[in-house]
Formats: sequence, structure tokens, C-alpha cells
Amino acid sequence: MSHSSPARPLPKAELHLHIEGTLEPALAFALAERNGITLPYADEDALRRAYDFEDLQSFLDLYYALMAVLRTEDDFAELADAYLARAAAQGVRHAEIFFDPQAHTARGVPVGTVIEGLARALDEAEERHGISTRLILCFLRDESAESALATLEAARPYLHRVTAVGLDSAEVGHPPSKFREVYEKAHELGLRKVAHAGEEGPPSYVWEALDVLGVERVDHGLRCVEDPELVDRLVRDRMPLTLCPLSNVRLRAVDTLEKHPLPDMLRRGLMATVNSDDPAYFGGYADDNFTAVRDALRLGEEELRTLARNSFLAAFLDDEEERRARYLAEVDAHTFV
Ligand SMILES: Nc1ncnc2[nH]cnc12
Ligand SMILES: [Zn+2]
Repeated sequence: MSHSSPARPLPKAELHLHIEGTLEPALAFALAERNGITLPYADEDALRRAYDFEDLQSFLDLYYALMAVLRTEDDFAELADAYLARAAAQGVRHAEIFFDPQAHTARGVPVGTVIEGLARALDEAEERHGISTRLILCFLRDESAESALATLEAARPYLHRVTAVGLDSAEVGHPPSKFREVYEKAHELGLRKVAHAGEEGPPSYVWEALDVLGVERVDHGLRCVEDPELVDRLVRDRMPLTLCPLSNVRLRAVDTLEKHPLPDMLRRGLMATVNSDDPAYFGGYADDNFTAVRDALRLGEEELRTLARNSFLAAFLDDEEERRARYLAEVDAHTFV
């Protein structure tokens, strides 16, 4: 008798993942009970039924509301450990994790509680889950530039745990240039720079992320395809784009997965990567996104391997080139079944 073991997922780095977006309904209810919070949903199924989004804002409203259950260091550590366990099962070998300090400080949770809690789980990630990690502190772009500066200042004692700054939340009406000063400060403090741009916002926001903020990766960058000059620039600079295909469908940035521009972007030489964004809300973790684009867009092994290689090449592993080389060798040695 023969039996087959489940296929091993392609090794990959996750570069676009909001830790608050990994809050699964079961954990949300468990934390609500532990913290004496009543959620406005009868049960997990009722909550899941609310995951029918029209656009980015309709998602963000629920995403910020559900964060009310996250209060203690233990809560953040548990959230991150649960994500890392799921990610490991999906072939993630390295994860660069976004968090939104202002979404917590606004509720009276100190930034130190957030970072120390996350860091506790990340410190054990290699041993428990075989995943190396980085943290990326994101500013909420629909808050003021002053609030972003105050957030960076409040996080100063904890910045040894943070690799980069990012920019997220409601995009349209909040161009990257609004945050020029805080990005300059972050750079002076030795932090790397990324920003969401071109998810719902126009190509000009991607230009600003590059030329005003000086980002090293563009998160999403989807709408760059509307501007051929921008595509040329991104190709020339080998600028990584952290695409999130299932997110794009759920938030209606694309009509269907079959219409996602990813194959065209690869053909045009863009350095695309595939990521999960807010997997608890959008129907899949890292390998679920890979599998979904493979099936919907008929990607072949060469394209999938390129996406995985890109993820490690675009990772902030400059201080660990041996590790990067090992991960790339794992991708090259992967056999698709
Ligand atoms: N997809 C997304 N775009 C902007 N901000 C976010 N915060 C969490 N997910 C986000
Ligand atoms: Zn995102």
C-alpha cells in the first residue's frame, strides 16, 4: 500500500502582514472573555458574517473595533505566537510583521506593552516555529503627521526591537508626503522604510513614497500598472512590491482574482512578492495566497519560484546574508508535486 504525505509548501518570506489582521474570531472571543469585554456579535459565526467588505474603509472599521480585545502584553504575545504557528505550516521561513501602535495607544494601551508582548513571541519564533522575524512600526496615515512624530518618540525606548517604519490605514486623501518629516527622523534613527501606496490611492502616491519618503519597498503598489513611467522606474530600481492578492479581491481593489495584474507585472519585470495582509479577514495565509494565484492565474513553477525568491531578496536580511542564502537555496531545492 502506498500513501502520500501532504505536499510541502514552497518556502517563502512574508513581508506584508499586519499582526492585528491575524486576530481570528476564536481568539477574539477568548481575549474578550479574559479581558471582560463584550463584543457586539453573538458568536464567531456572526462575526465572520460581518467580513463582507466593500472597500478598505469598511474593513478598517471592523479591524480597529475588534482590536479592543487586545490589552495586555500576554494578549499581544499570544496573537503573534498563533500567527507564527499558522505561518510555519504555510512554508513561511521569515516574517516581517507590521503593527499599528496608534490603534492601541488611542485605547490607553502603552506602546511598550504592544512591542514587549510581540517581541516575547518573536524571541521564541525561531526555536518554536523555525521562523526568523522583524518588526515594522506603522503610522496611521489618517492620523496627523504630529501624531506620527509623537508615536515614534514614544517608541524610542523600544526601537532596538524595530527594523523599519511603515505607513498604513485609509489611503486616499493621505498622501505619503504628509509624513516626510517622520520618515526623515526614522531614517536618522537607523530604521528602514516601507509604505503602503497604490492600494486604493493613485500612482502619484507611489511616486511620493519613492521620491519623498525614500522607501525601500512599496506595500501593494498595485495601481502602478496605470503609469508606464512608474513601472519603468520600479523595474529599473528593482523595487519590491508586496502584493496581497486575496486582500485585493476582498477589498475590491480588483474585480476577481482572475483579473489580478500579477502575471503581467512579472512579465514586465516588476519585483513582485505575494503576501497575506490581514489573513484572518481575507480568507487565507501566505501559502493560501500562493495557491490561489497559482490556480486563478495559472502560474507555473518558474513564476512561483521567482515570487518566493523575490520575497527573500526583498527581506531586510542585510545583516544576515548567510541566512538569506540558506533560504534562497531552500527555494531552489524545492520540488513541486
Ligand atoms: N490592506 C490595508 N491597507 C491599509 N491599511 C491596512 N491596515 C491593515 N490592513 C491594511
Ligand atoms: Zn496592508
